[in-house]
Amino acid sequence: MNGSPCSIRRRPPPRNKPSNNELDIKTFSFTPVDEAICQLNSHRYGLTAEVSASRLVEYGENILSTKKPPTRLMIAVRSFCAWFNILLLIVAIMSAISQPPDWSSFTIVMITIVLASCIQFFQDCAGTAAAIKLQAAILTTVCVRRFESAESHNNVMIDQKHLVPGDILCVDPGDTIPADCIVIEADDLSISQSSLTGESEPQRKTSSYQMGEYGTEALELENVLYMGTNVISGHGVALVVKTGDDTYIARIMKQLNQRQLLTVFQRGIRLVTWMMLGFMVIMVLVVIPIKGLSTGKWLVSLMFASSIAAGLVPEMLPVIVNANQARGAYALFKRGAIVQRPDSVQSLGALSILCSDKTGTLTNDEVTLSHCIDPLGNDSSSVLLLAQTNAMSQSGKKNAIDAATLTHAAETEKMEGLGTKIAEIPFTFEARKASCVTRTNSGRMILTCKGAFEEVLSVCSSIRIAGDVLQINEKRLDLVRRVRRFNADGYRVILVATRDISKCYRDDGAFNFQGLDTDLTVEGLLTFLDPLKDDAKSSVARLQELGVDTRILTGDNLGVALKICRDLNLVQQTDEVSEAITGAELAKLEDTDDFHKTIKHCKVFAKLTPIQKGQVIDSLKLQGEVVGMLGDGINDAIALRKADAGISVHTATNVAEDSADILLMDKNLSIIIYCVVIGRTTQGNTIKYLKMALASSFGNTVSILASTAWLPFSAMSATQLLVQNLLFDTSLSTLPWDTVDEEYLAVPQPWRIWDILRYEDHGINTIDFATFFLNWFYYGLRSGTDIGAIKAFQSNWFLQGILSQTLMVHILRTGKLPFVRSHSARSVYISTFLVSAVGILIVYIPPIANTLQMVGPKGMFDLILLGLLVSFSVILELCKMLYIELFKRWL
Ligand SMILES: Nc1ncnc2c1ncn2[C@@H]1O[C@H](COP(=O)(O)OP(=O)(O)OP(=O)(O)O)[C@@H](O)[C@H]1O
Ligand SMILES: [Mg+2]
Repeated sequence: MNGSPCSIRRRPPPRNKPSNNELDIKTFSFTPVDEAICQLNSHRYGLTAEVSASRLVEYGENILSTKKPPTRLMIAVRSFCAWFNILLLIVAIMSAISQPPDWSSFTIVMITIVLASCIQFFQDCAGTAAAIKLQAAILTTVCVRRFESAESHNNVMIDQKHLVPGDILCVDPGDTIPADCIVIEADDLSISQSSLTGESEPQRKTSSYQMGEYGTEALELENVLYMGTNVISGHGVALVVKTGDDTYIARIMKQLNQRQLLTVFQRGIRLVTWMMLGFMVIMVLVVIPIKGLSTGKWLVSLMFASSIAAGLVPEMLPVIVNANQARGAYALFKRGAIVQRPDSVQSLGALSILCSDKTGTLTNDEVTLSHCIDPLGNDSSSVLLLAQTNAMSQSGKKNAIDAATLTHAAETEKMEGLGTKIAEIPFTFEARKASCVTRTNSGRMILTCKGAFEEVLSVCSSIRIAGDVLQINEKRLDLVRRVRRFNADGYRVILVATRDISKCYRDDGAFNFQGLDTDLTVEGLLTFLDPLKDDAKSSVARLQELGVDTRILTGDNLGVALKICRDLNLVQQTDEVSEAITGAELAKLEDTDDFHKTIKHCKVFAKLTPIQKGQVIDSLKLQGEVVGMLGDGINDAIALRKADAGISVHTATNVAEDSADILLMDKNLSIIIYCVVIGRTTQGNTIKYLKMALASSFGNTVSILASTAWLPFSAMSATQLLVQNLLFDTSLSTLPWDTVDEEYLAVPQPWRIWDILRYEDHGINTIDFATFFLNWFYYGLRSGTDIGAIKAFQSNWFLQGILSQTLMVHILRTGKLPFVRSHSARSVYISTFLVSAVGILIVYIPPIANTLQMVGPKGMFDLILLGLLVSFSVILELCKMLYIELFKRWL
């Protein structure tokens, strides 16, 4: 293509860069196809490789910036500008400008900011590196035409990132549309726009340009394909009009980013954060007037309150919650599961029902053709020939059944005698059949239909027995019985039928083949076998032990589905199974009270349409279940999207891969069990952290308020409190690596935010008050003017605070007896030991103690403290037992 391949010559020579940004998709939609191609300086046969390369430089890669990994600079800015940090920074500035300046507070607040930001930064960088690796692992290619000459073109596969405006794209079932396009050729093209609209019903797309009003809804434009939507059936050729951030979905995503839709988990985290900030605000509001009124120094009181507030800012909360998810995702990655949406790790932990497709997920995905017989049960090569004709004629990627039909070795050499393909009526998951029309050597036009037994039989009126065409009525029962027997043995049966349409065919180029697949003659049957995976039965049983129910959602017929379920021990071995239903029966129940009840009760759903698969997931979710969906087909995409955790395999169709939250690199089913266990561990560790952070924050608030009201001096200086909280947060930073009790892993763990918020105290303040009383009554530390007494009071509380909080970590992390019946991970032991040691050293090493206005404890305080800590553990343990008794669970 030198210059332009545009086929319209009358126009002025087109500019190399099409006026893409000036023209929106609607304008293209209202333009005749050839003109649209011309406006984009393209050709029906595509761009040349050189033009495509130069446009790539001009337009940039076809990636949404929302999906582009952020640069290190962006991560750094985000980590340092987190609003907790801004809050802390205000406190630091206030400390620095106060009279006299409180430099130790300032330094500690700054250390806190730097520490939290650095951890966040390194964590985000690691996450981004993983995301880049992941993007590289999932290379998505698309098929485009490459211009060769005005008479010919080549179809080549290119990386979808390299798509440019003007490219001519070929799409087939299972493809995700990679850019905004105008349809220029369509063959029964049906597109699901559910990723944009949530609407499950597929929309028919044609190449006829729109004559409608300019006000027509963008998504209703019949000749426009939007990035991110999926081809459900049929084939199409389209002109790429907008790529990357110019696309419709990019606009929607920007809006979505502005109004972030939060998951239940994110809402929970937000609630906990607000609650902790709430404690902080209450404390400030109470402390200022008390201090102000008692001392008369309002500015000093404000300073004091705000620096104490800094100690209560939950700055490590997002860091630890993210670290937890990242750890879960990394553990799964090492075992061959790629987490595409981090939150789904939490959903895995809560999973109570796993819905699964049959082929390729529970079975080996090695579909082989077993029988090819005529209606009497004799082997028949002519039936195979018809089936192969049909399979050959299906354009695009062949599905498992077509592939198995075509690779059936013995007959492939006979393929020549099949005649020429005239047309095809593509496979749809609703019709469950595919047809083609061929012109035989003798000039006859034969329509060959193959598909699910019931669906094809319903459009047959005759049957070929030993060469004679008979009315089907008498033979129908024999045929049905034969098929039932096959199904009961686990064979999937495909019926092959034909019709001679020579008489009704008109060779006028616009002849419509739709509706001709009726009044057919049964030619014979094909049976296919796809054995269960070796580990399917044990995996389903293990999931059951873990409290996750398995349900089968298949488009296949009930007989085969039941056989599989019996082999998996999902239903009884008897003939009558009440836990199975077909899509047709389910459709009748829609809008009745029994609809949801039936879905909850049934284990096997056969002959479901893609929309019904989604309905089952919706209904289960509505009934309080946390639902996972395991699937790999085009027909599973809606369900995958609707599920709390959509799981697919990396060999799946593009649309299934795109819709899934987790991609399995390995087809092994046991990985799902690992996913569930890791999900629960992540959930458990997140909840542990939130409980501890809340408990400590609540405990500190109550103790500070009480001491402010009671004592003539501060029970702990703001600087000391900051140091203590920094140490405590550091000790919690190893929690994502902690072990979780077996009992917790044994059952689904839904996200119960109110459980976390219900009871924060756990007897934590008892030890604080004991220390206060001890200081006041036993050591007589009461004077607000005696600096030595104040230092001693503060040091005692500081030491007790840090030791009791690190001890609390081990008691609250388990519902069982700590150290004896449940052990923390080694990293948690080490971190709490180190933090306690640092706490002790701070108080006992004079130079450090002096800097923080503390003195080493005297008067056997260390021994008394030991006694206090033992009693504190007993009280905490008793409170925990009482809580478990009342609410029947701990974490
Ligand atoms: N290429 C094809 N030609 C004709 N009929 C087909 C073809 N592929 C599938 N069918 C029919 O359509 C039915 C549903 O399709 P399919 O098996 O892909 O659904 P599914 O829900 O993905 O099933 P599974 O649970 O086995 O994965 C099949 O049972 C089969 O009868
Ligand atoms: Mg399938």
